[in-house]
Amino acid sequence: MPTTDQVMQALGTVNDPEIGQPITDLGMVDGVDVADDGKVTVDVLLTVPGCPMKDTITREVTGAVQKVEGVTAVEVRLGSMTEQQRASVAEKVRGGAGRAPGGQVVIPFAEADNPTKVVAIASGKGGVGKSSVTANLAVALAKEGLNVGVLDADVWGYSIPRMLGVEGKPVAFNNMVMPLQAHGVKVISIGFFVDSERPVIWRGPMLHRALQQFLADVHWGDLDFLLCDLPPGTGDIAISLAQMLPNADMLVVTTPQQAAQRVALRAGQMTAQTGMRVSGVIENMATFVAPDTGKEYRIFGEGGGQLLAAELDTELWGQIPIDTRLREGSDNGTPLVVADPDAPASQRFTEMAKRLAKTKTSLVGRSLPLKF
Ligand SMILES: Nc1ncnc2c1ncn2[C@@H]1O[C@H](COP(=O)(O)OP(=O)(O)OP(=O)(O)O)[C@@H](O)[C@H]1O
Repeated sequence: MPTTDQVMQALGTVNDPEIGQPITDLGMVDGVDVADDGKVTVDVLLTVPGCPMKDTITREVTGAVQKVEGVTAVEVRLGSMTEQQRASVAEKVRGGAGRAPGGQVVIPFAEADNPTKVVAIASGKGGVGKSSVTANLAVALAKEGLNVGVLDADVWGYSIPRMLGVEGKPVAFNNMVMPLQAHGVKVISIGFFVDSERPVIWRGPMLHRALQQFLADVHWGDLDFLLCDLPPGTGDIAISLAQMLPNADMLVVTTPQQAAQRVALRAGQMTAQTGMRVSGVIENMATFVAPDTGKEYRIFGEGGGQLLAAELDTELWGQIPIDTRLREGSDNGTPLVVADPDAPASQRFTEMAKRLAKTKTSLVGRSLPLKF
């Protein structure tokens, strides 16, 4: 006969799919009954009634309990939490992050002892591939076994949801927002909260508040990396975000073209006024290899990435070739690093992800937290 303890132990291996923590820790297991014939009945309380994940939870609970020796059948009975139970889960999950006692917003990533490495991906102008780089780099990092989040802060030209193939609305849970997930990466974008057919017409202060909430009130969990896709250029949003994330590193994306390199320089120089630091330059659309002849063309000229890196006193991290499959992958929600990990562009992303993974080390000498 299996014991209740054994069943509870098995249930401890099941995570709530949205919160990402064991259902036993979250108080979601309301009761376990083991009958003489080995049939186990588990009462599970969902955090919200009609939770869209109820089938997943039922399946995972059943699967975990079935593995316990002596179990002959499993029945999962679903109920939902009371307001009070929900508040206690929210408190547990939040762990004090998000709001200081006076109600001030606290951005955990800005805290000196926060272990997450924040990397802002910037560019001088639109269309150089900043979002494609963010999406592929994020997935490449996740493939290295790291916990990765992407904050799509490109508020007017958000494209990360499409590139990563994430759709839907994040679930709000007691003033906390659960990010969506795709290809092993957690994602939050303004695109989840607005009508995709209409332009975002929010004014600066609203966008500033939205970004602040994305950083403070989204349940990111324990991230190794948070990649922020900045809007192109040096506008208000990029500066706001840089001020909210004083410990962040910045990777600047440019094409080899001189005109692009010159404007990218301004984006990189923005870090001088904020606490961020440029950690490298990525040159995108560096070369094009004709599939039929194998001949290499430098459509956008050459040297921009190297020159930019020298001017920003940093290093050129890599050169990504033009690959039509990269564009197709961005359009259909499967980044090239997933669709074809051996493609030269994917290999560059993987090399850069490995390099980035190595930078997640010392937090010594970082700035103190910012409070709003
Ligand atoms: N190396 C590449 N090869 C082929 N197509 C690419 C490459 N990099 C980016 N693209 C394509 O170029 C277009 C612009 O890229 P992307 O949206 O990533 O640029 P961006 O700098 O983020 O632009 P914005 O900031 O305006 O959103 C997209 O259609 C993308 O799929």
